[in-house]
Amino acid sequence: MLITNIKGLVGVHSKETLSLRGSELNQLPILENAWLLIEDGLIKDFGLMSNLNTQYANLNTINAEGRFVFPSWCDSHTHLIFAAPREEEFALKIAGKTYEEIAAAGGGILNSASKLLQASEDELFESASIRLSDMIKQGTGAVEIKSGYGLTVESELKMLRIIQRLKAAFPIPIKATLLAAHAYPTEYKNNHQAYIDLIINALLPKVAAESLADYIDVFCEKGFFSNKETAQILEAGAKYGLKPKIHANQLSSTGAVQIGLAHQAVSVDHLEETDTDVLQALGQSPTIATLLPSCSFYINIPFANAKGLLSHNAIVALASDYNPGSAPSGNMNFVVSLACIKLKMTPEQAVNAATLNGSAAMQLSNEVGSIAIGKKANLFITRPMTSLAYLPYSFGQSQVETVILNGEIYHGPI
Ligand SMILES: N=CN[C@@H](CCC(=O)O)C(=O)O
Ligand SMILES: [Zn+2]
Repeated sequence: MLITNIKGLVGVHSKETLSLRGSELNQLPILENAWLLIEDGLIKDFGLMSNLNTQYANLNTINAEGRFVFPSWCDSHTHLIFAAPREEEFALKIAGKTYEEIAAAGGGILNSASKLLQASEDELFESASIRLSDMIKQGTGAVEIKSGYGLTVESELKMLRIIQRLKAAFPIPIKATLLAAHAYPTEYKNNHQAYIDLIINALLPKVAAESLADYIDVFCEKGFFSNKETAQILEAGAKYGLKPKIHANQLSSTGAVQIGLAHQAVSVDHLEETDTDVLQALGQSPTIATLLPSCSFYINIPFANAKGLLSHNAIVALASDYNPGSAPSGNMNFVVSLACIKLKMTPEQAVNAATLNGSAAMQLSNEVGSIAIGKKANLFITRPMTSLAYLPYSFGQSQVETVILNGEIYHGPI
């Protein structure tokens, strides 16, 4: 397949560039008036229209005149498997209840867990497939999915097996994360260690035996998992080769980031509450700072200090956090808009954070996340756009016109 007359071929980073930190995010290389050649599902070559090789004339060609071609969004933080939405909490939030108050009253994660317990694997697979297909049509071409609404051995395994089914059914890279430490089930409210023991002794060996997860995650937060409890779980996960990606500093700043860094987390995610120590530590670390502005927007908590992180030289990624409680949207176009509007990232920084750095947060940046020869041809063609900035500017709307995955036009839903 050949794509010609591309107004802007976005994200033509060198193949060796696997992530961007600090001021490196300012540069989003764009080739103007370009062509792109795809072969065997991979990016084979690209260049300027003035240098288009005539031997490509007979190829299946898409004329992208006036349009931009982007590498697909790489969404490195989602909870897209859930049994039911939580609109009842939406009403409570409008009436003034906070996320913590709703959770403490038995809403929140525990509410989702009790619903998921009742749902069959097939039902969950079907509803997750619809969500994932919607995300793909909005430009997402690689995704991480967490468990965490199971909270029993069987229910967590059920979630992870659904992720394996999604992997087999969808033409995009999918990473799986074990998030059994998302909340304490009610019966363990006064015996935290017993739940941790269950994770470590009963769940982890099964997850490892079936190779069901790539990462281990903990919601390290006041009222959820303490720093000490988090460390214990991450250390147990490491014994099975699971690297950490943790929920840190969402509602308070209590040292979660430092726990993540001490355990060589691939990423620490959320970071709505950060102080200078955290910015400095992340600026000197290979751990990626993954920001989730849709969550801040939806539950009315502070937006992360993206500018502070960038000025301290951190690797900043953007993800959707798609989940029924704090971010019921998997739309990465909106995430990129929010990053510009609320985090004051430039369109170039935001696109880099949602593509290459998102892929790095899933350890997939040698496969996806930029336009480089040999990478997967996972990309999208926009509608005609006046400039790059038009995409985040036109917030709440999708400029994605054609999705190409592994070199083929995606028509979905599956
Ligand atoms: N904070 C923890 N987990 C999710 C929310 C989960 C829920 O409310 O169901 C998050 O990333 O925001
Ligand atoms: Zn999350």
